[in-house]
Amino acid sequence: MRLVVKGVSVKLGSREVLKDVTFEVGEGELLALLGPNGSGKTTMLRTIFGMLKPLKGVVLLDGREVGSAEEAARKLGFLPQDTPMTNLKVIDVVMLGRTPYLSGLKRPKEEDYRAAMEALKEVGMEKMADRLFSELSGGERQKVMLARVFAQQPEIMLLDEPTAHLDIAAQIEIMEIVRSKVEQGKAAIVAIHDINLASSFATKILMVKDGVVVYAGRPEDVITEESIRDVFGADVVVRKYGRGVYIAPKLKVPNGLRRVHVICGGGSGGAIMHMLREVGYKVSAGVVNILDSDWENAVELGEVVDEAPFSPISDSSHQKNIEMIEKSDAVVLANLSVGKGNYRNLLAALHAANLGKLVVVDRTPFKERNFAGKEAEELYIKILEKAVVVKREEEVLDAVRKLLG
Ligand SMILES: Nc1ncnc2c1ncn2[C@@H]1O[C@H](COP(=O)(O)OP(=O)(O)OP(=O)(O)O)[C@@H](O)[C@H]1O
Repeated sequence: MRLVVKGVSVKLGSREVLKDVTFEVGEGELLALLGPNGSGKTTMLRTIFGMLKPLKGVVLLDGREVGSAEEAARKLGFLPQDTPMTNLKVIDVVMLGRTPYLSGLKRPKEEDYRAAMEALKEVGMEKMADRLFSELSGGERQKVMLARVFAQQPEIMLLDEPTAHLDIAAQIEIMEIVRSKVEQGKAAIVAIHDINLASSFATKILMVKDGVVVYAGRPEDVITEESIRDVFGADVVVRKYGRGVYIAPKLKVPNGLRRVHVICGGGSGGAIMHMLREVGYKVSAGVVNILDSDWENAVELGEVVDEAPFSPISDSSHQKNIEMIEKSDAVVLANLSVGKGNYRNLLAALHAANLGKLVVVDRTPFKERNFAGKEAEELYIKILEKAVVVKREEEVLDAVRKLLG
């Protein structure tokens, strides 16, 4: 089944809340609607479901405008943002999803009951079938409301923040269920605030700002630092791996702060970077491999010279590391392990030592963490001769302060 939204504008009160919205969604597609509060996501879903009449434009299902509310309910399943309060039992709430299928007498049959129980099972709530809906937690109610949509077996699911109130495991679980239904030939339009969750599960993203679709396409094309700044007014770092994208908040760093560069890897620099950042230094790291835990910390806390996952330090990364060292006020060589791949980090550290701005954390005997042979050992000895050497990470802060005078 194909849903086409064409030139749709919607007015609520005196305000045009949706403006000339056009997009399509079909079998096997999971479309995420992203946009700030009040941008028009709920209005879009309610308009598609037929609860609001467009001022202009049309909503077509397989080329036809949807007729009656019952016809809509057999093809479209809508999960509202707010769960209603009711004294019904859980199973009866889910059974409401079967209403479009009930015959003239409107009496549920065995198969309706089975579909409702199956849907409850899908959200892991079958044991709560006889509980009162009003006595459930917010997250449990959310799962029951989703089960109601699933019991309806719609061709296109319209889900308004289906993961709100849910813990992280339940968020993933619910999105996986929606995805598996989509993979079985259904479609879903999901209004969602978690950009990382959206980019993990959506096949397509629509970014809405003030009722206008401003970006549309595959997550890896649409989710960029520019689009997030433009639509949400937020500063984030966007990283891509393979087909996936991931965003993290960018911390605001005031100008004029002293800069400390940390040569690290394998988690040796995380605590140091946090410590330095907390007391107000500008922090950078290098060279670290993408996906290394030090890389994640550095991305969150400051700048990073990175290298492809599991790859040796290239000429250009080494060069950038040297440039970073030159513009830093102090440099820390963390208690990192050295192999052939990151040997050049020692060369970079020697450069910092020669400039008189290196602090070395020498916690574990170098022999135990050197996998790059004799050459690395000799280099390390040279570095120690010209650096301020501390034995523990906790001493770095004092050493850096002394170095900077
Ligand atoms: N009945 C109404 N009359 C006038 N304006 C309305 C009405 N309902 C909603 N609006 C306005 O329409 C705009 C879009 O609201 P909508 O609920 O679609 O946003 P949303 O993107 O779903 O927001 P959120 O992320 O907060 O759920 C908002 O500015 C809202 O104040």
